[in-house]
Amino acid sequence: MKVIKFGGSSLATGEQVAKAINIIIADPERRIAVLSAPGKRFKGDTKVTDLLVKLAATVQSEQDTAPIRNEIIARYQEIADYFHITDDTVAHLNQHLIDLETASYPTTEHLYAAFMAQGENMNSQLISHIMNEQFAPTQFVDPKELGMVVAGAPRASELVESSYASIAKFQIPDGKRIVVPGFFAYDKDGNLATFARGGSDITGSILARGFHVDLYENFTDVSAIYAVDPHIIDHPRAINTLTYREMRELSYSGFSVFNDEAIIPVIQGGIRVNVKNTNDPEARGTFIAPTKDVRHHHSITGIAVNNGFKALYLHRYLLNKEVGLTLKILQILYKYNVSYEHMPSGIDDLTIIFAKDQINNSQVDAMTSEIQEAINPDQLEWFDDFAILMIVGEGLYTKHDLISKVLTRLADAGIAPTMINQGASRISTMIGVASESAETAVRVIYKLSSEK
Ligand SMILES: Nc1ncnc2c1ncn2[C@@H]1O[C@H](COP(=O)(O)OP(=O)(O)O)[C@@H](O)[C@H]1O
Ligand SMILES: N[C@@H](CC(=O)OP(=O)(O)O)C(=O)O
Repeated sequence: MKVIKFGGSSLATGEQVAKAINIIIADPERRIAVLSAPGKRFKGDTKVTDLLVKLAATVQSEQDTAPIRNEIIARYQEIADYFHITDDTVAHLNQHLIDLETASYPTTEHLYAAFMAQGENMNSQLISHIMNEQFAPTQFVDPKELGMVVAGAPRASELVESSYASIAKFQIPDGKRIVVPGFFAYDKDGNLATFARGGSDITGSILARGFHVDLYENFTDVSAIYAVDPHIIDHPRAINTLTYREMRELSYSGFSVFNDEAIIPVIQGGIRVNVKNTNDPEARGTFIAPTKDVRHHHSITGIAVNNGFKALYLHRYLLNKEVGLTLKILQILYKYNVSYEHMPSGIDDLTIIFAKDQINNSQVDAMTSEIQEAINPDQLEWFDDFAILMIVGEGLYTKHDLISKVLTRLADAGIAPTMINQGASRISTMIGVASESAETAVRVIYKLSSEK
């Protein structure tokens, strides 16, 4: 049995949905389909999930919701029209959104989560209806029926471990396929909560582990995972197979093609993932697999870049000698509810790297003055546009000269790294650079990685 997940790019129009349905029914092992919300139809288009964020904001500010709600419903109507659906399915979806507008929510975050979940929820209801009417016996299954319970922040929730046992108990009706909406589940009190953005991949992984499937097929709009984001380099080298931990490092660092949190359930379940293209389903795609199954042809498997960081640099002599200094800093972060990504340090220097979307200006101001007071550093400086390059490969730690070659090539390109972190993970090297040099740095390292 297989879990098959389609991303928003694969479900953006009726034509795309038809391709997805044909792929699902082409293989009797594809019994569990996980669907995203309709994504972008063309460059510059807006994903339904982003329209739902707008709708939630409009509800929250008590303004007229009809225009944005109509825009959302039009996306589903477009899909329904393609399949000549004339019944009241879309009208029900519209009414469902109207009902949500008058419901009450424990917090504003819960309100946002409840609306954002509807992209997947409504798409899965509509598509399972189309499949069942026109293609093959299919049943919509809500995450609640599977016993998927989540905890934590309403828009970045995590599955409660005991959910896996509930999923395993679910009986898929004989001769039927099930369609499960991705991206959301419910907390223990029954409130809707979503995973982090891009989280339909996570639902796919959870179900792959829960149902102990043989393969998790993840359909998207590229024919492979490439060694570099294809937005940066045209036609980069395709990766045949990569290991779970390589994928985790690369997706965390910018390979948006597979969500970084989605790797964890498949590692725990030992399930292989096959990333494939809805527009080119015959292409082999890329496998993500346990280390023992992967043969490496290149010492660098992939190079990712993420521009979304800011960094706080602190300098004070004898920083290393003071007991409890890091604790003081971390307590200040804790007080302002800020998480950090990395904290490389030297004898007199410390850099704390934050994801930009996890920290706002007022937190920066408040933390700066408290750190100033508590630590009294000789230098305190914020770098607002900080990029991190991640060079990843299982074979990296055997290549003793690689880092010196990388640094020489960067120097030749006039790029000075602001931070290097090698060793924490034996399979990756992290290099901090100013955002404006990040893409050039990727190109330079990719060229090096392609040389024999
Ligand atoms: N290394 C990479 N290999 C392939 N695609 C990548 C890579 N890095 C980033 N991407 C981007 O990921 C996109 C697919 O992810 P996403 O847009 O989330 O798809 P979906 O809508 O299927 O969830 C690709 O279109 C590509 O632009
Ligand atoms: N629709 C959600 C979840 C998701 O996974 O979407 P996609 O499959 O289009 O990346 C989002 O936009 O975040």
